[in-house]
Amino acid sequence: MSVASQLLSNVAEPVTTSGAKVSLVGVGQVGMAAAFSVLTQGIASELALVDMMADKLKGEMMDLQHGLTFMKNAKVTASTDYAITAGSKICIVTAGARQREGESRLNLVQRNAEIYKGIIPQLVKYSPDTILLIVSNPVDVLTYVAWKLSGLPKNRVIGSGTNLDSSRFRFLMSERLGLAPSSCHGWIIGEHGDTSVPVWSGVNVAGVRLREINPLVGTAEDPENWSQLHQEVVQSAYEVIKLKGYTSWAIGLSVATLVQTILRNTNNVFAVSTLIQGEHGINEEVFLSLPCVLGENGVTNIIRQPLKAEEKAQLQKSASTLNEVQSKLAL
Ligand SMILES: NC(=O)c1ccc[n+]([C@@H]2O[C@H](COP(=O)([O-])OP(=O)(O)OC[C@H]3O[C@@H](n4cnc5c(N)ncnc54)[C@H](O)[C@@H]3O)[C@@H](O)[C@H]2O)c1
Ligand SMILES: O=C1N[C@](c2ccsc2)(c2cccc(Oc3ccc(F)cc3)n2)CC(O)=C1Sc1ccccc1Cl
Repeated sequence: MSVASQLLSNVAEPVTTSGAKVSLVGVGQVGMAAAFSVLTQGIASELALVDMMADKLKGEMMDLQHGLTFMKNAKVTASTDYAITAGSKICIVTAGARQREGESRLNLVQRNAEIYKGIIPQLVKYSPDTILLIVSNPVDVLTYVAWKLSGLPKNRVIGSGTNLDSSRFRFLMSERLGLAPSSCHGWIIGEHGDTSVPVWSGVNVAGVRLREINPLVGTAEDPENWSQLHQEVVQSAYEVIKLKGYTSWAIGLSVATLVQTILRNTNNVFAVSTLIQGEHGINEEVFLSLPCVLGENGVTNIIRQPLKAEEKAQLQKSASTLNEVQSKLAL
Protein backbone atom coordinates (compact mmCIF):
# COMPACT_ATOMS: atom_id res chain seq x y z
CA MET A 1 0.00 0.00 0.00
CA SER A 2 1.21 3.54 -0.87
CA VAL A 3 2.12 6.04 1.83
CA ALA A 4 -0.83 8.16 0.79
CA SER A 5 -3.33 5.35 1.06
CA GLN A 6 -1.98 4.44 4.49
CA LEU A 7 -1.86 8.09 5.58
CA LEU A 8 -5.32 9.11 4.37
CA SER A 9 -8.56 7.51 5.53
CA ASN A 10 -10.99 8.40 2.74
CA VAL A 11 -14.36 9.85 3.79
CA ALA A 12 -15.70 11.34 0.54
CA GLU A 13 -14.49 12.26 -2.93
CA PRO A 14 -13.17 15.88 -3.02
CA VAL A 15 -14.77 18.30 -5.49
CA THR A 16 -12.35 18.81 -8.39
CA THR A 17 -14.02 21.74 -10.14
CA SER A 18 -13.51 24.73 -7.82
CA GLY A 19 -16.20 27.42 -7.56
CA ALA A 20 -13.76 30.31 -7.88
CA LYS A 21 -11.71 29.43 -10.93
CA VAL A 22 -10.00 32.30 -12.69
CA SER A 23 -8.15 32.02 -15.99
CA LEU A 24 -5.60 34.52 -17.19
CA VAL A 25 -4.29 34.82 -20.75
CA GLY A 26 -0.96 36.60 -21.12
CA VAL A 27 1.72 36.01 -18.50
CA GLY A 28 3.59 39.21 -19.20
CA GLN A 29 4.20 42.08 -16.83
CA VAL A 30 0.52 42.96 -16.36
CA GLY A 31 -0.73 39.39 -16.34
CA MET A 32 1.72 38.22 -13.70
CA ALA A 33 1.08 41.24 -11.49
CA ALA A 34 -2.62 40.40 -11.68
CA ALA A 35 -1.95 36.70 -11.02
CA PHE A 36 0.25 37.50 -8.03
CA SER A 37 -2.37 39.90 -6.62
CA VAL A 38 -5.19 37.38 -7.06
CA LEU A 39 -3.20 34.65 -5.30
CA THR A 40 -1.72 36.70 -2.45
CA GLN A 41 -5.18 38.09 -1.62
CA GLY A 42 -6.68 34.61 -1.61
CA ILE A 43 -9.24 35.67 -4.21
CA ALA A 44 -9.29 32.56 -6.43
CA SER A 45 -9.30 28.88 -5.49
CA GLU A 46 -7.90 27.98 -8.92
CA LEU A 47 -5.79 30.00 -11.33
CA ALA A 48 -5.18 28.74 -14.87
CA LEU A 49 -2.52 30.51 -16.91
CA VAL A 50 -2.35 30.59 -20.71
CA ASP A 51 0.22 32.10 -23.01
CA MET A 52 1.78 31.30 -26.35
CA MET A 53 5.31 31.27 -24.87
CA ALA A 54 5.39 27.76 -23.40
CA ASP A 55 8.64 28.02 -21.43
CA LYS A 56 7.81 31.38 -19.81
CA LEU A 57 4.34 30.04 -19.04
CA LYS A 58 5.68 26.93 -17.26
CA GLY A 59 8.30 28.96 -15.43
CA GLU A 60 5.75 31.45 -14.12
CA MET A 61 3.42 28.63 -13.04
CA MET A 62 6.21 26.82 -11.17
CA ASP A 63 7.42 30.00 -9.51
CA LEU A 64 3.90 30.77 -8.22
CA GLN A 65 3.38 27.16 -7.09
CA HIS A 66 6.59 27.31 -5.06
CA GLY A 67 5.13 30.22 -3.09
CA LEU A 68 1.81 28.55 -2.23
CA THR A 69 2.89 27.61 1.28
CA PHE A 70 2.97 31.35 2.04
CA MET A 71 -0.57 31.99 0.71
CA LYS A 72 -4.12 30.73 1.09
CA ASN A 73 -3.98 27.60 -1.00
CA ALA A 74 -5.03 27.62 -4.64
CA LYS A 75 -4.55 25.28 -7.57
CA VAL A 76 -2.22 26.88 -10.09
CA THR A 77 -2.12 25.35 -13.58
CA ALA A 78 -0.80 26.43 -16.96
CA SER A 79 -0.97 25.33 -20.58
CA THR A 80 -0.83 26.66 -24.10
CA ASP A 81 -4.03 24.59 -24.60
CA TYR A 82 -7.19 26.52 -23.69
CA ALA A 83 -8.80 23.34 -22.32
CA ILE A 84 -7.00 24.21 -19.08
CA THR A 85 -9.39 27.18 -18.68
CA ALA A 86 -12.56 25.04 -18.62
CA GLY A 87 -15.14 26.10 -16.04
CA SER A 88 -13.67 29.54 -15.35
CA LYS A 89 -15.93 32.05 -13.54
CA ILE A 90 -13.73 34.85 -14.90
CA CYS A 91 -11.26 34.99 -17.80
CA ILE A 92 -8.78 37.86 -17.66
CA VAL A 93 -7.12 38.82 -20.97
CA THR A 94 -3.86 40.77 -20.86
CA ALA A 95 -2.41 39.14 -23.96
CA GLY A 96 -1.51 41.36 -26.83
CA ALA A 97 1.15 43.17 -28.73
CA ARG A 98 2.58 46.32 -27.24
CA GLN A 99 2.45 49.55 -29.22
CA ARG A 100 5.62 49.84 -31.29
CA GLU A 101 7.58 53.10 -31.43
CA GLY A 102 5.60 55.44 -33.67
CA GLU A 103 2.84 52.87 -34.27
CA SER A 104 -0.65 54.30 -34.69
CA ARG A 105 -3.34 53.23 -32.22
CA LEU A 106 -5.37 51.94 -35.20
CA ASN A 107 -2.56 49.64 -36.28
CA LEU A 108 -2.16 48.38 -32.71
CA VAL A 109 -5.89 47.71 -32.59
CA GLN A 110 -5.79 45.68 -35.76
CA ARG A 111 -2.84 43.59 -34.54
CA ASN A 112 -4.47 42.93 -31.20
CA ALA A 113 -7.87 42.23 -32.75
CA GLU A 114 -6.22 39.47 -34.77
CA ILE A 115 -4.67 38.07 -31.58
CA TYR A 116 -8.11 38.16 -29.92
CA LYS A 117 -9.59 36.06 -32.72
CA GLY A 118 -7.38 33.22 -31.47
CA ILE A 119 -8.16 33.77 -27.80
CA ILE A 120 -11.77 34.81 -27.18
CA PRO A 121 -13.62 31.98 -29.00
CA GLN A 122 -11.41 29.44 -27.21
CA LEU A 123 -12.18 30.91 -23.78
CA VAL A 124 -15.93 30.87 -24.43
CA LYS A 125 -15.77 27.34 -25.86
CA TYR A 126 -14.46 25.99 -22.54
CA SER A 127 -16.29 28.43 -20.23
CA PRO A 128 -19.58 29.50 -21.88
CA ASP A 129 -20.84 31.04 -18.62
CA THR A 130 -17.67 33.03 -17.94
CA ILE A 131 -17.18 36.76 -17.48
CA LEU A 132 -14.48 38.26 -19.71
CA LEU A 133 -12.27 40.91 -18.10
CA ILE A 134 -10.29 42.68 -20.82
CA VAL A 135 -7.08 44.57 -20.00
CA SER A 136 -5.07 44.63 -23.26
CA ASN A 137 -4.87 47.95 -25.02
CA PRO A 138 -6.55 49.78 -26.52
CA VAL A 139 -8.80 48.37 -23.86
CA ASP A 140 -12.10 50.00 -24.84
CA VAL A 141 -11.94 48.87 -28.46
CA LEU A 142 -10.63 45.42 -27.50
CA THR A 143 -13.49 45.01 -25.02
CA TYR A 144 -15.86 45.70 -27.94
CA VAL A 145 -13.89 43.17 -30.05
CA ALA A 146 -14.13 40.58 -27.25
CA TRP A 147 -17.88 41.21 -26.96
CA LYS A 148 -18.40 40.73 -30.68
CA LEU A 149 -16.16 37.65 -30.92
CA SER A 150 -17.60 36.02 -27.78
CA GLY A 151 -21.35 36.37 -28.40
CA LEU A 152 -21.70 36.87 -24.63
CA PRO A 153 -24.28 39.32 -23.21
CA LYS A 154 -22.99 42.85 -22.62
CA ASN A 155 -23.06 42.45 -18.83
CA ARG A 156 -20.46 39.66 -19.02
CA VAL A 157 -17.82 41.47 -21.09
CA ILE A 158 -16.00 44.08 -19.01
CA GLY A 159 -12.94 46.21 -19.72
CA SER A 160 -10.60 47.43 -16.98
CA GLY A 161 -11.28 50.80 -18.56
CA THR A 162 -10.52 53.86 -16.44
CA ASN A 163 -10.24 51.91 -13.20
CA LEU A 164 -6.47 52.46 -13.25
CA ASP A 165 -6.87 56.09 -14.38
CA SER A 166 -9.20 56.69 -11.42
CA SER A 167 -6.86 55.04 -8.92
CA ARG A 168 -3.97 57.18 -10.12
CA PHE A 169 -6.18 60.28 -9.85
CA ARG A 170 -7.16 59.38 -6.26
CA PHE A 171 -3.53 58.80 -5.30
CA LEU A 172 -2.45 62.17 -6.73
CA MET A 173 -5.39 63.85 -4.94
CA SER A 174 -4.32 62.17 -1.70
CA GLU A 175 -0.80 63.54 -2.08
CA ARG A 176 -2.16 67.07 -2.46
CA LEU A 177 -4.44 66.77 0.57
CA GLY A 178 -2.28 64.62 2.85
CA LEU A 179 -5.02 61.98 3.11
CA ALA A 180 -5.24 58.27 2.38
CA PRO A 181 -6.05 57.55 -1.29
CA SER A 182 -9.04 55.45 -0.15
CA SER A 183 -10.51 58.58 1.48
CA CYS A 184 -10.14 60.66 -1.68
CA HIS A 185 -13.01 60.20 -4.12
CA GLY A 186 -12.92 61.07 -7.79
CA TRP A 187 -14.14 59.39 -10.95
CA ILE A 188 -12.35 59.32 -14.29
CA ILE A 189 -14.73 58.12 -17.03
CA GLY A 190 -14.81 57.67 -20.79
CA GLU A 191 -11.92 56.37 -22.86
CA HIS A 192 -8.97 54.85 -21.04
CA GLY A 193 -5.73 56.74 -21.43
CA ASP A 194 -4.88 60.18 -22.78
CA THR A 195 -8.47 61.22 -23.51
CA SER A 196 -10.16 60.13 -20.28
CA VAL A 197 -12.65 62.50 -18.62
CA PRO A 198 -12.37 63.67 -14.96
CA VAL A 199 -15.79 64.35 -13.42
CA TRP A 200 -14.74 67.36 -11.33
CA SER A 201 -18.25 68.03 -10.02
CA GLY A 202 -18.07 64.78 -8.05
CA VAL A 203 -14.55 65.03 -6.59
CA ASN A 204 -14.95 64.91 -2.81
CA VAL A 205 -13.62 63.99 0.60
CA ALA A 206 -16.21 62.67 3.08
CA GLY A 207 -18.93 63.98 0.76
CA VAL A 208 -17.49 67.51 0.76
CA ARG A 209 -17.13 68.41 -2.92
CA LEU A 210 -14.00 70.40 -3.74
CA ARG A 211 -16.19 72.53 -6.03
CA GLU A 212 -18.31 73.57 -2.99
CA ILE A 213 -15.13 75.04 -1.50
CA ASN A 214 -13.68 76.38 -4.74
CA PRO A 215 -16.12 76.48 -7.70
CA LEU A 216 -13.16 76.92 -10.07
CA VAL A 217 -11.69 73.47 -9.27
CA GLY A 218 -10.96 71.67 -12.54
CA THR A 219 -11.19 74.82 -14.66
CA ALA A 220 -8.40 76.75 -16.37
CA GLU A 221 -9.20 79.74 -14.12
CA ASP A 222 -8.48 77.83 -10.91
CA PRO A 223 -5.57 79.53 -9.07
CA GLU A 224 -4.74 76.19 -7.42
CA ASN A 225 -4.66 74.46 -10.84
CA TRP A 226 -6.42 71.28 -9.67
CA SER A 227 -6.93 70.36 -13.32
CA GLN A 228 -3.20 69.53 -13.37
CA LEU A 229 -4.12 66.39 -11.38
CA HIS A 230 -5.71 64.82 -14.46
CA GLN A 231 -2.76 65.85 -16.61
CA GLU A 232 -0.52 64.08 -14.08
CA VAL A 233 -2.60 60.90 -14.40
CA VAL A 234 -1.58 60.78 -18.05
CA GLN A 235 1.97 62.04 -17.51
CA SER A 236 2.64 59.49 -14.77
CA ALA A 237 1.80 56.65 -17.14
CA TYR A 238 4.46 57.85 -19.56
CA GLU A 239 6.88 58.51 -16.71
CA VAL A 240 6.54 54.97 -15.35
CA ILE A 241 7.14 53.58 -18.83
CA LYS A 242 10.21 55.79 -19.20
CA LEU A 243 11.54 54.74 -15.79
CA LYS A 244 10.80 50.99 -15.71
CA GLY A 245 9.71 50.15 -19.27
CA TYR A 246 6.22 48.91 -18.39
CA THR A 247 3.49 49.26 -15.75
CA SER A 248 2.31 46.37 -13.67
CA TRP A 249 1.61 46.67 -9.93
CA ALA A 250 -1.25 49.20 -9.99
CA ILE A 251 -3.04 47.59 -12.94
CA GLY A 252 -2.49 44.14 -11.42
CA LEU A 253 -4.01 45.22 -8.12
CA SER A 254 -6.92 46.94 -9.86
CA VAL A 255 -7.67 43.79 -11.87
CA ALA A 256 -7.54 41.64 -8.71
CA THR A 257 -9.99 43.99 -7.00
CA LEU A 258 -12.44 43.72 -9.91
CA VAL A 259 -12.09 39.92 -9.84
CA GLN A 260 -12.77 39.82 -6.08
CA THR A 261 -15.87 41.98 -6.43
CA ILE A 262 -17.28 39.74 -9.16
CA LEU A 263 -16.45 36.43 -7.47
CA ARG A 264 -17.81 37.54 -4.09
CA ASN A 265 -20.84 39.28 -5.64
CA THR A 266 -20.27 42.34 -3.46
CA ASN A 267 -21.93 44.97 -5.72
CA ASN A 268 -19.09 47.46 -5.42
CA VAL A 269 -18.93 50.31 -7.93
CA PHE A 270 -15.92 50.78 -10.23
CA ALA A 271 -15.15 52.80 -13.33
CA VAL A 272 -14.97 50.02 -15.92
CA SER A 273 -15.54 49.81 -19.66
CA THR A 274 -19.06 48.67 -20.54
CA LEU A 275 -21.40 48.98 -23.51
CA ILE A 276 -22.65 52.53 -22.94
CA GLN A 277 -25.01 52.79 -25.93
CA GLY A 278 -28.05 54.68 -24.63
CA GLU A 279 -26.23 56.55 -21.88
CA HIS A 280 -25.45 60.32 -22.04
CA GLY A 281 -26.88 60.65 -25.53
CA ILE A 282 -24.49 58.05 -27.01
CA ASN A 283 -26.05 55.97 -29.79
CA GLU A 284 -22.96 54.14 -31.04
CA GLU A 285 -22.16 50.52 -30.09
CA VAL A 286 -19.08 51.42 -28.06
CA PHE A 287 -17.50 50.48 -24.75
CA LEU A 288 -16.43 53.34 -22.48
CA SER A 289 -16.03 53.65 -18.72
CA LEU A 290 -18.76 54.81 -16.36
CA PRO A 291 -19.26 53.91 -12.69
CA CYS A 292 -20.67 50.35 -12.82
CA VAL A 293 -22.08 48.03 -10.17
CA LEU A 294 -20.17 44.74 -10.35
CA GLY A 295 -21.25 41.33 -9.08
CA GLU A 296 -21.41 37.66 -10.04
CA ASN A 297 -23.46 38.55 -13.14
CA GLY A 298 -20.91 41.12 -14.26
CA VAL A 299 -22.13 44.68 -14.82
CA THR A 300 -25.60 44.85 -13.26
CA ASN A 301 -26.11 48.62 -13.18
CA ILE A 302 -24.55 51.80 -14.55
CA ILE A 303 -24.60 54.76 -12.18
CA ARG A 304 -26.36 57.71 -13.81
CA GLN A 305 -23.86 60.52 -13.07
CA PRO A 306 -25.03 64.08 -13.75
CA LEU A 307 -22.43 65.39 -16.22
CA LYS A 308 -21.62 68.92 -17.34
CA ALA A 309 -22.14 69.67 -21.04
CA GLU A 310 -18.37 69.66 -21.62
CA GLU A 311 -17.97 66.26 -19.92
CA LYS A 312 -20.83 64.81 -21.99
CA ALA A 313 -19.31 66.28 -25.17
CA GLN A 314 -15.95 64.60 -24.42
CA LEU A 315 -17.70 61.23 -23.93
CA GLN A 316 -19.60 61.65 -27.19
CA LYS A 317 -16.39 62.58 -29.03
CA SER A 318 -14.68 59.43 -27.73
CA ALA A 319 -17.72 57.36 -28.74
CA SER A 320 -17.54 58.72 -32.26
CA THR A 321 -13.77 58.10 -32.50
CA LEU A 322 -14.05 54.52 -31.23
CA ASN A 323 -16.99 53.84 -33.56
CA GLU A 324 -14.87 55.03 -36.48
CA VAL A 325 -11.99 52.72 -35.47
CA GLN A 326 -14.36 49.78 -34.94
CA SER A 327 -15.94 50.28 -38.35
CA LYS A 328 -12.54 49.54 -39.95
CA LEU A 329 -12.06 46.23 -38.14
CA ALA A 330 -12.68 42.93 -39.90
CA LEU A 331 -14.06 40.72 -37.09
N1 LIG B 1 -5.91 48.78 -19.36
C1 LIG B 1 -4.91 49.31 -18.66
O1 LIG B 1 -5.07 50.15 -17.78
C2 LIG B 1 -3.51 48.81 -18.95
C3 LIG B 1 -2.43 49.16 -18.12
C4 LIG B 1 -1.18 48.64 -18.43
C5 LIG B 1 -1.01 47.81 -19.54
N2 LIG B 1 -2.08 47.53 -20.32
C6 LIG B 1 -2.00 46.67 -21.50
O2 LIG B 1 -1.86 45.30 -21.09
C7 LIG B 1 -1.27 44.57 -22.18
C8 LIG B 1 -0.17 43.70 -21.64
O3 LIG B 1 0.87 44.52 -21.18
P1 LIG B 1 2.22 43.79 -20.70
O4 LIG B 1 3.12 44.88 -20.22
O5 LIG B 1 1.87 42.67 -19.78
O6 LIG B 1 2.76 43.18 -22.07
P2 LIG B 1 3.78 41.95 -22.22
O7 LIG B 1 4.32 42.06 -23.59
O8 LIG B 1 4.71 41.93 -21.05
O9 LIG B 1 2.85 40.64 -22.08
C9 LIG B 1 1.97 40.27 -23.08
C10 LIG B 1 1.87 38.75 -23.02
O10 LIG B 1 0.90 38.34 -23.97
C11 LIG B 1 1.36 37.15 -24.57
N3 LIG B 1 0.69 36.95 -25.85
C12 LIG B 1 0.83 37.68 -26.98
N4 LIG B 1 0.08 37.17 -27.96
C13 LIG B 1 -0.56 36.10 -27.44
C14 LIG B 1 -1.49 35.14 -27.96
N5 LIG B 1 -1.90 35.20 -29.23
N6 LIG B 1 -1.95 34.18 -27.13
C15 LIG B 1 -1.52 34.11 -25.84
N7 LIG B 1 -0.64 34.97 -25.29
C16 LIG B 1 -0.18 35.95 -26.09
C17 LIG B 1 2.85 37.35 -24.72
O11 LIG B 1 3.51 36.12 -24.89
C18 LIG B 1 3.19 38.04 -23.41
O12 LIG B 1 3.54 37.09 -22.42
C19 LIG B 1 -0.79 45.63 -23.20
O13 LIG B 1 -1.76 45.74 -24.22
C20 LIG B 1 -0.79 46.92 -22.37
O14 LIG B 1 -0.97 48.08 -23.14
C21 LIG B 1 -3.33 47.99 -20.05
O1 LIG C 1 0.21 52.91 -17.42
C1 LIG C 1 0.02 52.49 -18.56
N1 LIG C 1 1.02 51.90 -19.29
C2 LIG C 1 0.84 51.68 -20.70
C3 LIG C 1 1.87 50.73 -21.19
C4 LIG C 1 2.22 49.59 -20.51
C5 LIG C 1 3.18 48.84 -21.14
S1 LIG C 1 3.63 49.59 -22.57
C6 LIG C 1 2.56 50.91 -22.33
C7 LIG C 1 0.97 53.00 -21.39
C8 LIG C 1 1.74 54.02 -20.85
C9 LIG C 1 1.80 55.23 -21.54
C10 LIG C 1 1.11 55.38 -22.72
C11 LIG C 1 0.39 54.29 -23.19
O2 LIG C 1 -0.24 54.46 -24.39
C12 LIG C 1 -1.41 53.78 -24.60
C13 LIG C 1 -1.47 53.00 -25.72
C14 LIG C 1 -2.67 52.39 -26.06
C15 LIG C 1 -3.75 52.58 -25.23
F1 LIG C 1 -4.93 52.03 -25.57
C16 LIG C 1 -3.68 53.32 -24.07
C17 LIG C 1 -2.49 53.93 -23.74
N2 LIG C 1 0.31 53.12 -22.52
C18 LIG C 1 -0.52 51.09 -20.94
C19 LIG C 1 -1.58 51.90 -20.25
O3 LIG C 1 -2.82 51.86 -20.72
C20 LIG C 1 -1.29 52.55 -19.09
S2 LIG C 1 -2.49 53.43 -18.21
C21 LIG C 1 -2.50 55.03 -18.98
C22 LIG C 1 -1.86 55.26 -20.18
C23 LIG C 1 -1.91 56.56 -20.74
C24 LIG C 1 -2.61 57.57 -20.09
C25 LIG C 1 -3.25 57.32 -18.88
C26 LIG C 1 -3.20 56.04 -18.34
CL1 LIG C 1 -3.98 55.71 -16.81
